[in-house]
Amino acid sequence: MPNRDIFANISPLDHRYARNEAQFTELEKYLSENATIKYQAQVELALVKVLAKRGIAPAKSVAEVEAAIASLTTAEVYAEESKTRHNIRALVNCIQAKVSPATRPYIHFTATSYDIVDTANSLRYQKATQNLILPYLKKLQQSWAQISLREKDQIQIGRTHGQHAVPVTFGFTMAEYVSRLGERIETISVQAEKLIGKFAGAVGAYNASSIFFEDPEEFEAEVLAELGLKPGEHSTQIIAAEPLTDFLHSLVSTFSVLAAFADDMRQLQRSEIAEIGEYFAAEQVGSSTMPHKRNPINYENVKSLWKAFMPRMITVYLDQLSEHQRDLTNSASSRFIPELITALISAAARLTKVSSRMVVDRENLAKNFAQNKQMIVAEPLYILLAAHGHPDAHEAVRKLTLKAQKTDLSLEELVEETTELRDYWQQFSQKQQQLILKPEKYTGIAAQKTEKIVKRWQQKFNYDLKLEG
Ligand SMILES: O=C(O)C[C@H](Nc1ncnc2c1ncn2[C@@H]1O[C@H](COP(=O)(O)O)[C@@H](O)[C@H]1O)C(=O)O
Repeated sequence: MPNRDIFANISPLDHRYARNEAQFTELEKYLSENATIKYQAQVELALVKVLAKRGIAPAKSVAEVEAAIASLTTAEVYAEESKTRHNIRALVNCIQAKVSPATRPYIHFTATSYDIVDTANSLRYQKATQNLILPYLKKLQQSWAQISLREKDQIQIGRTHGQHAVPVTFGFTMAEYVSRLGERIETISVQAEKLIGKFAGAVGAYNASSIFFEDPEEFEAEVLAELGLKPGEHSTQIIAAEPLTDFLHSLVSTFSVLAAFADDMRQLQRSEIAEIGEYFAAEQVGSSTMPHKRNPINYENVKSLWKAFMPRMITVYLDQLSEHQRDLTNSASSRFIPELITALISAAARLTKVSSRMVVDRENLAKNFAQNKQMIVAEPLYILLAAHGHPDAHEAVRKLTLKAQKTDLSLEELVEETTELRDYWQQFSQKQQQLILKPEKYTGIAAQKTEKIVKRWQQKFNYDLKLEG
């Protein structure tokens, strides 16, 4: 909308979080109130098309309704709603006012409001998925896959319980998120396809449509087919809530993957760890009072947005309950779904940007790894001792690590000076000894697994990756 003062909006999504990407203007096509009305009007048009096809409505009615909805504005519908106090009746009145008397009776013919509302919502959420949600998420996955591949051999200490465990590679750390996001992308795609429509009337029993049609279910299927949708097995005045619940769950759990990633990266950016960093522009300010600060603001933003929108899932579950053939208590609550979608897209776009400029600090990765380098070999040492017949290998190595912590000696040096263990050590193959002497080799198949995961998703989603990273 030209000259719109976006700062007059109330939602921070409008003026702050879904504003800077050129593509964000696309969100309006599916998620704005204008889109709501446009999609509802499309459903009314689909109905007239089928009525005309069946010879019930005059042939000219299709062109008339097409022209009517092309000129329809949200403002008109809202002005009418201020009289009717019923939003769908307002929409119907506005369309009827723009068509000939011969066409008028066929607008909303046999329909109830939620034949229109639910069907329109399923349709626009499907389109938003295909045209926005999936492309944004795939772009994010691509940026993670690129880092993953580049860093597949970069040693990193693995951490469990916040403590140094055994080594991985940074690429492997990133591959976790490539994989988790990829799986969620596929789930979203499946759930979006399962969104359904309805044309079953005020209580779902086709009461009105069965007056005119021998085959009201066939009639419903035809109207929905005009829109590329299918009906559910049973509806009341509203469609069964579960397909939408599952779809929204797929979005919210994807948001959780983004938040988990953001949180992980934020921890890796801690001053004491400092293995990665957000790119900092030359003029960017970290803190208003501490000039040296380089804060992980983008990762924090994503976690913060997730905190605001993840709990919206509770509302979705509450909307699964509707009295008898329906009550209206899911109406206002479900109007906020576009915000959830917008927030997810905003978080994905932000993470794509920061990920593509992620600073990986190899020195600190190596330094942190070296801190406990000697302890890291406790696991392979005990396993190798056990494999060579030591009766109590875990306890022997545990004691050795306590000793190592008190002295400056490495585990390997301590093995050398413990007669009983030295005998076992001599039975180790050279390759096995190397594992203990060079803990950086103790990364299992982290690098191969990283490559395998990245390549699989790259092929599936068909995006480019620079192989040399
Ligand atoms: O086809 C029908 O309309 C059947 C009718 N039920 C209704 N179905 C759909 N919408 C209805 C219904 N009733 C009200 N309204 C109108 O919904 C609007 C609710 O506004 P909001 O709470 O802001 O979401 C607000 O505009 C309401 O007027 C019934 O009696 O079963």
